[in-house]
Amino acid sequence: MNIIVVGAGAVGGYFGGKIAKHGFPVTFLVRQKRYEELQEKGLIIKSVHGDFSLKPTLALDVNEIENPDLVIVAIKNYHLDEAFPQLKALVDKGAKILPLLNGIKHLEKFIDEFGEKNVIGGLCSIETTLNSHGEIVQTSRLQDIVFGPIASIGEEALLFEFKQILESSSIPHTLSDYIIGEMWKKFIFITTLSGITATLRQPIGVALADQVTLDFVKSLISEVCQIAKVKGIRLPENIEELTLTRIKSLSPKMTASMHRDLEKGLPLELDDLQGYALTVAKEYQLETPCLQSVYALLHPYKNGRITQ
Ligand SMILES: NC(=O)C1=CN([C@@H]2O[C@H](COP(=O)(O)OP(=O)(O)OC[C@H]3O[C@@H](n4cnc5c(N)ncnc54)[C@H](OP(=O)(O)O)[C@@H]3O)[C@@H](O)[C@H]2O)C=CC1
Ligand SMILES: CC(C)(CO)C(=O)C(=O)O
Repeated sequence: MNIIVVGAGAVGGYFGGKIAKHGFPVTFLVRQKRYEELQEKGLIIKSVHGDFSLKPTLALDVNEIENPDLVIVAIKNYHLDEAFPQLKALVDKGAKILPLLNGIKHLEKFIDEFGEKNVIGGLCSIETTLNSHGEIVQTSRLQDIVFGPIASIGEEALLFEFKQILESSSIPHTLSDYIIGEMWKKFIFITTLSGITATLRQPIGVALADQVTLDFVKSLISEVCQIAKVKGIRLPENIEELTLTRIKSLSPKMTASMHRDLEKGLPLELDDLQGYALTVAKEYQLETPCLQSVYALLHPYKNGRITQ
């Protein structure tokens, strides 16, 4: 299977690097600056699981790629529009698209543009970031990919082959038969976790240790769960409790990638998480005061560091 990873950052570089290290063909489709950096230094991963590095196969343009089978999309939501023509060209060459981005909106767009049969649902859990040397730094042991068919017709073989590849690459994973539900569970979790840690500028332990903030966390979870329900997503009855338990089970030092982006002065995926949830809430006339507060307090940072 020819795997293409679009974006060699914290997520794509880590998972793609691990798959390549285990001997499977992986091509990283990257932009000029990252291309030069990776050509010069190689792909370097500094991880709590053990450091490793490799000389990655790189492409700057989709024309350099032949016979792509699976495209793992691992760029930020706000870079998708620019990448779209390249993704479309890969689909035209016969590839299936597996996005690992946080959020839901991108999946709706991919399905609209490429059709259900060319899109695989997916999400990942990992705590990684790019440091100033372009190295990928993994700060906790968490690593997991969940993926599954949107439309299963004819795609089973590809999904099972990818599952084998993840198995052989020692990447924990689940092949789900209700990936939309899994993506919404992650959406509820990450919209809460990122909203809280970014707004507080603190890891999650600080929020959970303060009763007033903990009550706010619970209300925020409840609001996002209501949004998933009006969208018709089948979720466990006790999804609010399950999400809170999941958040409480995290290391108190845990933070979300949105919080790390805020600290680095990078743009935030605000309109794909809290903003998207608010759009749905508005459509269904739901009251979401906590979500609105988080969105408003992060909004000045949406496009990155404030320079004035
Ligand atoms: N980091 C984490 O811990 C987690 C992140 N996620 C999600 O995963 C997604 C990716 O995040 P993350 O890996 O952290 O982001 P990063 O910013 O670390 O990496 C994204 C990479 O995409 C590259 N890129 C942007 N546009 C293009 C393009 N058109 N073609 C090729 N490469 C491109 C950027 O390179 P350059 O700009 O240099 O060209 C950058 O290296 C996000 O949706 C995030 O929310 C999910 C779980 C955990
Ligand atoms: C789940 C978590 C917190 C780590 O994977 C994440 O998705 C993020 O940081 O964006």
